Amino acid sequence: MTDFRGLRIGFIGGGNMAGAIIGGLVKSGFSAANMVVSEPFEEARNRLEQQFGVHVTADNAQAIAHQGRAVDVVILAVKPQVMKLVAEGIAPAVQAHRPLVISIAAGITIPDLSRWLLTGAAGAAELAIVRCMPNTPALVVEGATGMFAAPGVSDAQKAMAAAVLESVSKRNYWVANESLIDVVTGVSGSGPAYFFLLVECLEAAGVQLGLPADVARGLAAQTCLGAGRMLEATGEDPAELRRKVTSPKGTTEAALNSLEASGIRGIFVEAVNRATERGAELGQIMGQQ
Ligand SMILES: NC(=O)C1=CN([C@@H]2O[C@H](COP(=O)(O)OP(=O)(O)OC[C@H]3O[C@@H](n4cnc5c(N)ncnc54)[C@H](OP(=O)(O)O)[C@@H]3O)[C@@H](O)[C@H]2O)C=CC1
Ligand SMILES: O=C(O)[C@@H]1CCC=N1
Repeated sequence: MTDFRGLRIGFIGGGNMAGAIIGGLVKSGFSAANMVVSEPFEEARNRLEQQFGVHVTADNAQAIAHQGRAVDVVILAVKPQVMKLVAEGIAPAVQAHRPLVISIAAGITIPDLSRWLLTGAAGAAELAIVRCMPNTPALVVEGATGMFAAPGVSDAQKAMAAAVLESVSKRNYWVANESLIDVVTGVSGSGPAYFFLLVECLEAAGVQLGLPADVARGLAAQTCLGAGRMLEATGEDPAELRRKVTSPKGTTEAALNSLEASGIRGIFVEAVNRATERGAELGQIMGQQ
């Protein structure tokens, strides 16, 4: 099996998600010395340099060819709202060095990205672009990622993209069409926030009913973690695990009946749907620029 840990990787944008992926890559044995991050904010650059030992620069083109050497993979980790500007700016470097491009931006479609990255190109050329949606648990190598490859991406490049994402994600899935990446965004890209909210809610309920805040926080957070670990360790259907907690006419049943009566399932379908639609909408708005 190919060892991808020697890959040279450039990051455009050194924010939350780039930091999470760099942290995961380093934990997985990728060399920080082979990574270069371009980031306009000096404090963020210094933080990344000190924390991980990566090379940093304020010049985006430098993250594609650093000290005269081209990277193998460039990860676009800027907000969707600045992606057009950023992509057009790095277009000459991408066309010259043709790295595998991995975009993690919510909503931005491969056709738009390809068009921006081919700005000024003489004739039609196909770029290797993988669009994916990881999530912040990548920082602790517990990420979940959905990926979609443009037609111009070879099997070897798909393996390279998967190796990068698998180094920070426990679950990595290729999806059948690009629009499903918006659904992945709604389920797992934004998903960690739903679980953090749940912990906040449980903590607040505990406090309201008399527990000290630190105790309520500890119980809620560990219960979230423990439930996740059980899902992983047993491989059982979550519905079955839920049934095992729920004694007939007991306390869990009382709580679950309350949640069902409040329409918990519909609430989540609606929330994921809203996130999915927002992803598609962001792509549409940015693509029209
Ligand atoms: N956060 C998450 O959970 C997830 C986010 N994503 C996607 O990842 C992308 C990044 O999100 P996130 O990390 O949260 O956002 P951040 O704002 O934390 O990171 C984006 C970084 O890009 C920098 N930046 C801004 N303009 C430029 C530029 N012209 N050239 C280079 N860098 C620039 C920003 O600097 P400055 O702050 O100075 O503007 C910032 O540090 C988004 O597209 C998002 O959709 C995907 C999965 C999960
Ligand atoms: O909220 C967002 O738009 C990004 C994409 C997925 C998680 N955070």
